[in-house]
Amino acid sequence: PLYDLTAGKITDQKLPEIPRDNLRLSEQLGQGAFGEVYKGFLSGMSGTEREVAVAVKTLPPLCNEQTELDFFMEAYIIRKFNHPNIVRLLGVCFDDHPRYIVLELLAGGNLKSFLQESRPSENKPSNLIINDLVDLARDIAAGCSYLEKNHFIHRDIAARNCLLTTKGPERVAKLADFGMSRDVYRSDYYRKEGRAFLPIKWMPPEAFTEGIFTTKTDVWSYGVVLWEIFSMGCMPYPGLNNTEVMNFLHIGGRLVAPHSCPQPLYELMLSCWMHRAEERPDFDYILQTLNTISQDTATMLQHPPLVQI
Ligand SMILES: CN1CCN(c2ccc(C(=O)Nc3n[nH]c4c3C=[N+](C(=O)[C@H](O)c3ccccc3)C4)cc2)CC1
Repeated sequence: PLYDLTAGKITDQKLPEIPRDNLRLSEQLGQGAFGEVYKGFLSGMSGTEREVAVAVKTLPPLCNEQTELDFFMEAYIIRKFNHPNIVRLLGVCFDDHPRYIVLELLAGGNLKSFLQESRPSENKPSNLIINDLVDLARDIAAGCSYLEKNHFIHRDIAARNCLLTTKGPERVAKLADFGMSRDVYRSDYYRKEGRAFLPIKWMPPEAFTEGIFTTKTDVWSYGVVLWEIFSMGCMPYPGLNNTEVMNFLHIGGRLVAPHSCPQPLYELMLSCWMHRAEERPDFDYILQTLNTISQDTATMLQHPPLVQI
């Protein structure tokens, strides 16, 4: 398969400590789950005199032991990975407060917002063509395939958790949030109170009814990400709440094809949403299917996506 050979083995390396005075924080990028995310500049990197632009996640100085452990665990998880479609960890400042996690800067923001911003408007066609959407889908599938090969279940694959290196045509999409897998990783019997916190619209029936999570859980979620991409960032199951979605799926209901979605892509989505997990494809198959679609129908995919108003 066209698997990215620059991916590396998952390793259990210790977290590299970055000297705090090599780091300079600048503007805030967003509000994280428990801290803020800032743009920053890192100096003294091996061999480079210039400062490197980075993203810095901060932990509020006043927080409990549990939150601190979550923060550490996220860094520990990301550090294990080495793949072009997974955000890279550069180091941590854990010697003192405030604690920092220093990550690769993905300056394009999250995938869902990018898709929404790229929708055509009455007097401006979208600047994206269908092949751009297929490229985004392939990036995420490559990251997921790496996790699958390393027997890592993400549990929260969604467009909101993917980030772009840039909004421009050279954009690369990456998996960048491991909060859900972190919570479970830390305590095997971790149960989120009720279902309020679970991403029900991205989960397969066996996950929200029996709490069963396998790599096929991520495949189902990836199918929803495909739908998000080709609907240019719509909310799945528009108008339905979580309970209605669970019932809808239970009676065999599924998301309808987005307006500009080529048939082979919608068929791929539907295969990710097979009720029986073992009938869903693996990410290698998904990646190959996307590569085929991208190559075979490059001509057909040249028009911009039409989105229902
Ligand atoms: C006009 N637009 C407005 C939005 N803008 C942004 C908005 C947000 C970002 C941003 O957070 N970039 C990040 N780079 N690396 C990491 C980031 C977040 N991380 C995290 O770990 C965060 O927890 C995370 C993870 C996944 C998704 C969101 C947040 C690691 C960059 C540009 C571009 C210009």
